[in-house]
Amino acid sequence: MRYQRSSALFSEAKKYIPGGVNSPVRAFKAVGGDPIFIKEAKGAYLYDEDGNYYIDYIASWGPLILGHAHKPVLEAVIEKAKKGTSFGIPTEIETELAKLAVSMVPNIDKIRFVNSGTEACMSAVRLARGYTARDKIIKFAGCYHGHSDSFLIQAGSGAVTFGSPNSPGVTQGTAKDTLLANYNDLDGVKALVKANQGEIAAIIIEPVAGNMGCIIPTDEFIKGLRELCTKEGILLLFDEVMTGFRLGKGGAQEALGVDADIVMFGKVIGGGLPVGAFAARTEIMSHLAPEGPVYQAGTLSGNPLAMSAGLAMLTELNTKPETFISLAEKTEFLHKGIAEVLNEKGIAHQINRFGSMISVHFCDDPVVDFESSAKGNNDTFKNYFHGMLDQGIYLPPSAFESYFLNDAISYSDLAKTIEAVSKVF
Ligand SMILES: Cc1ncc(COP(=O)(O)O)c(C=O)c1O
Ligand SMILES: N[C@H](C=O)CCC(=O)O
Repeated sequence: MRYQRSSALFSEAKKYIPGGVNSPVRAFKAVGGDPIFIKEAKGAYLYDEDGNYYIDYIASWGPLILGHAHKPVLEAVIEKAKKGTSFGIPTEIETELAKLAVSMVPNIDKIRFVNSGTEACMSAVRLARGYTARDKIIKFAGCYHGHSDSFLIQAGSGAVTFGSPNSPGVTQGTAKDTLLANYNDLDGVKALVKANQGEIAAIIIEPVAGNMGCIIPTDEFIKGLRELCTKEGILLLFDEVMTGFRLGKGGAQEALGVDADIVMFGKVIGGGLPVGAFAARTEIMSHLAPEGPVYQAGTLSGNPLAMSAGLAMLTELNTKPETFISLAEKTEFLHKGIAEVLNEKGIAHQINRFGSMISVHFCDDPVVDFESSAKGNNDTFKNYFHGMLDQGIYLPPSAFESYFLNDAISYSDLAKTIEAVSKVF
């Protein structure tokens, strides 16, 4: 592989953009070296500026479930763009997408579109606070809910990768209202609730975590959270920015059999364009402006291009639910193949998988929370990442991220990936 042009572009970018990137995880800091610059992508493959191509296992961090430049999505965006790109005035397509999303996801009557997952989570917490008239929230170490101040407390993803899970710039005043618990530790959450009786507005969680690698909640934990919230008048917020419309039509609520009070979406609901959304039952959503007093707004929210991409993507997923099965089967194939190679080579590892989310951790003990995820051997991870990259396999450039499969990946791509793992080790 040659990366000269990408490296030159990165040097130029660093002169004008902090760190040369517009989102930190792209910078390869956790794995070393310069990031690759992408020229174009089609189906399962990324093509870089040096003429290399890669099987893509991040799919723009989740949304491109059907692969890059998927024809129905592209055509919908192109047709829509011909009619104007933004109006700041209502359009019919916003209701069409809202109607479809509400029909696919359990427990939601109404949905509000925003422009990112960060906005969705930030607004959902404000709504929960307004609805319950309480201030505090509980979040889990290693979970990432975007870069809004209240969430940058022991955050996962890029925040932990770059060593600032509690970011400077977040005031003590804000931080004191975010209480921290450990993933899969129900007793710890119960103790926090007891110590702050009547003060907790919401528990926010990635129902299947993807920002400390992929971490699966135990049944007892996730169902226990639901019971606790119902008993204590706390709203349970599922951050489905990764899991929504990926784990199935109904996302993690459906996959885990647990009802949330507010659900947040991102990425997938915009088919790869900048979108987020949050949704709940009418009783909760009616507290939102202009119906209710909780303010939330956005000049570009419900943008027609994003709505058309989202509508095309969700329509296809809704009419072809077998896609979710196909994705899960491919992910299982990859899991088994990688595990077989690593076992044969005697490499200590754990592989976590749920649906089409999967992560490989180089450690001995099960990875069930942030602490166990952080025990992974980062030197092995770096070698693995670069060894795979050099063979044309693009993995997330940090151990604190999940892979996201897209349905354009073929079994021969998966076999090539497994073969590449074998060559690395
Ligand atoms: C679970 C989760 N929530 C929220 C976010 C924030 O979304 P965005 O980056 O679109 O602001 C992300 C990813 O970035 C995420 O993975
Ligand atoms: N883990 C994040 C989202 O899923 C990574 C994307 C980003 O922050 O750029």
